[in-house]
Amino acid sequence: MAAVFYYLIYNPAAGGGAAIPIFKQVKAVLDQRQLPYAIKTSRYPGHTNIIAKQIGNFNTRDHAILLVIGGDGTLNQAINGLIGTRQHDLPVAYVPAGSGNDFARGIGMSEDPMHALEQVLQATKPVAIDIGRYHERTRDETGYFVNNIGIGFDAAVVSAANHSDSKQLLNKFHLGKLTYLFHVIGSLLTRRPFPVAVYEKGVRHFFHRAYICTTTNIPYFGGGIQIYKPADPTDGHLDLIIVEWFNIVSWAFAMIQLMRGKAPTSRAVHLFHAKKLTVETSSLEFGQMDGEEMGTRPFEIDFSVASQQFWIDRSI
Ligand SMILES: Nc1ncnc2c1ncn2[C@@H]1O[C@H](COP(=O)(O)OP(=O)(O)OP(=O)(O)O)[C@@H](O)[C@H]1O
Repeated sequence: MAAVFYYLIYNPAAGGGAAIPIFKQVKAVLDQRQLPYAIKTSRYPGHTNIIAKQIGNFNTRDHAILLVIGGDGTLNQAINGLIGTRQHDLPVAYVPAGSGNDFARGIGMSEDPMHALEQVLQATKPVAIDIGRYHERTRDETGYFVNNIGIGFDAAVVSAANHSDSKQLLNKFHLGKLTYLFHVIGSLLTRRPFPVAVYEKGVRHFFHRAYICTTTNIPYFGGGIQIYKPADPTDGHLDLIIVEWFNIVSWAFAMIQLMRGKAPTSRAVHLFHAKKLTVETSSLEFGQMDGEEMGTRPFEIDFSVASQQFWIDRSI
């Protein structure tokens, strides 16, 4: 096939700075192989979205690819920026350089950045992978997520981790994933169960004591924690996992079963496998999307599945 042109969209803040040496290595490989590229550095939070939008609207290169170097949040922003542009079908490639990198893990690409780069460079055609689409009714806001949107406990953990100094420190020692674990205990002590209504195929399901309410495209959240092993980003469906809180023992038992990939037997676990569903909460809860904070509010979200072209060969 004709030569590919790479737009390197690079977030130097991803992985608490771990993305910087990874970017340098990627650049060195592209130089060594004399592959054409342009560097687009994300200068501030949210800039990745604008960069992707500009490329999608103004690219004049044939066979252009967005090669995102960063974490799940950077990838999320690049895809949200690209969708809705003139060239929204440009394939997206990805080299994981964040602290969590759940998307890479979830779609079965290498978590080793240099191996992942090889999976990108050896690819010869795009592959369609599911992404989640959400419409938040209260804000009339539509967007896309690659991993999951969580309301409740996981989002409280993300919020606490993002506001803690330990994330930066642990990232320096390549232990960023531990950040989330440290904040699990703190959130367990402070979060309370909340009511959730789920609408699927016209039927309303109500849960009085939800603690986790995560709509996911992939099996992982929170930097490698398995929430639902069967979640498959190529099956055209999303999975909603609700874990209710009756007491710490039943909740912990349910979580351990889920994290170990066992079929849940607990009455605290409720699973939905759907192309479309709606989740409504009425209390003030934390939300997270792809490991980024959504804020604290009651949520009314319509979920559906979309498809994104990725430039990656996972067989390598
Ligand atoms: N130049 C920048 N300076 C500071 N923050 C930035 C910059 N560019 C982008 N960002 C922000 O960095 C944040 C973190 O990015 P990202 O999620 O990719 O990394 P991470 O949190 O380390 O990885 P992961 O989500 O995989 O755990 C995003 O919210 C993004 O908006």
